[in-house]
Order: sequence, then C-alpha cells, then structure tokens
Amino acid sequence: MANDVLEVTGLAGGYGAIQVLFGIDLTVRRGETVALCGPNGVGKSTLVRMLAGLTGPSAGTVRLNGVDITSLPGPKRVRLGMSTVLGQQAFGTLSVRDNLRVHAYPNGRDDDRVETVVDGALAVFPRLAARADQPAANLSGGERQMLVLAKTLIQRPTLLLIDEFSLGLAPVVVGGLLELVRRLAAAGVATLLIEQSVNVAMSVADRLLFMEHGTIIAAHTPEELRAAPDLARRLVLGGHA
Ligand SMILES: Nc1ncnc2c1ncn2[C@@H]1O[C@H](COP(=O)(O)OP(=O)(O)OP(=O)(O)O)[C@@H](O)[C@H]1O
Repeated sequence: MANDVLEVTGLAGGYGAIQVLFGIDLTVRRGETVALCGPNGVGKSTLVRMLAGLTGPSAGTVRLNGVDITSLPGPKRVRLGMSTVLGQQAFGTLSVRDNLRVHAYPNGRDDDRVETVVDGALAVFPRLAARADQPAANLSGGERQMLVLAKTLIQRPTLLLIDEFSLGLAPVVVGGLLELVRRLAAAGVATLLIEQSVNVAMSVADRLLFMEHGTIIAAHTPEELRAAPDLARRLVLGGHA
C-alpha cells in the first residue's frame, strides 16, 4: 500500500546453521507505531537487526518506502530513510555536540548549517544541551538514549527502529523518550519498537505484535488488549499462562 513505509514478507534466517526467524510478515504505515512483544529469546532483536541490515536473511524481502532493500547494507538503508536506536550507540570520547555533528555533516552543506541542525536537536533535550561540551562517556543511561534519539532527529527518518530503550531507565526518563516517539509519529514517522513491557508498549503503540519461536503469533490494538487482560497475560508469557 502507498502508506506502507516498512513491508516485510516471509523473512527468515538466523545465525549460521541456527534458524531464529521463520517467515515474518509485517507492515508499518506512515505515522504508525508498532511494538514487538514476547518473551526473551523469541527473535525480536534478531528481526530488528535483520531490518537494520546487520544480519542477512536466508529468505524473504524487506521494502522501505516501496524500495526493495533486502540486500542493501546498513548505511544505504539509513540514506533511504531508516534510523536505528539499537543500544546506546555513542562515541564516548567525543563531546555530546561532536557526536551530533558527526550525524549532521552528511545533511549540512556548510558549517553554519551543521551548527543550526545540531542546535535544533539540542533544543529538544535541555538536559543534553546542558552537557553539550562533555564527553558522551560521562552521560547517564537515560542521557545516552536522548543522545541517540537526538541523532535520529538529525537523520530525519521515515522509519525508526528501536530495540528496547526502556531497559534499565527510570520511568520518568522512559516517559520523556516515549513522548518523543509520539511526536515523531505525529510528524509521520513510522516506528517499530521492541518493548518487553506490554504496559509501556500499550501506552505508545497503535498495534502490538506478539512473537513466539521466531514467528508472529498475534497482533492486537491496545484497546483489544485492555478489553481482554487474560489474553495479554497469556501472550506475554508465550502461551504458557
Ligand atoms: N549472535 C548470535 N549468534 C547465535 N545465536 C544468537 C545470536 N544472537 C541471538 N542468538 C539466538 O537467537 C535467538 C533469538 O534471540 P533474540 O536476541 O533475537 O531474541 P529476543 O526475542 O530479542 O530476546 P531478548 O529480549 O532476550 O533479546 C536466541 O536463541 C539467541 O540465543
């Protein structure tokens, strides 16, 4: 469909002889936030790593804005509009501002433009702005996630892939990050995020996909799950409730 930013069809693969994913089909539309849920080890991270181009599939296709990107390396996917938040990626010895400059240069034609883009991203995160000249290594976990999201803002993605940014962060920090995801969605960004906590996922996602043994076993809206708490509990426990 014209509004499909991400279209995944029959995606399969894993690590060498170990098959982890078995025929994944999913779409994420413009402005839609989709959460991947399920117990540990079912293949959520493997799926997101495959979408980011870090692991090759053995079968299936991945389309980004209608373009087949299945065999494209990660950096080319970024140029086509994909941005990833996978772990707290930052160059620790560089200052916060320099970390952002690295991402602003491909977009900026001149130094003034780069500074404007960096200042714009810092304006969204006052806590980061206050630490702009400190090495990224000095940041707290939540501040690092802010830095990764600030880089994402600079990349102006059409698709955002997030691997569990709530892990180990204080609820108030998670709340701020989720608010940013909501704002990006309102601006039309499609987001696929892994989220262990179904409650957190329900607070931000339009649809929740539940995985088990490398396949998607169910898809529900937050409204459907609120109306059937037993269903949510069973899906979270991977059918073992
Ligand atoms: N680099 C790797 N080499 C071999 N096997 C791996 C590798 N990474 C993950 N696996 C295996 O692939 C399976 C799926 O792992 P994956 O990390 O994708 O699951 P997950 O649903 O994201 O779980 P978690 O929330 O624990 O990360 C697991 O059995 C895991 O042991």
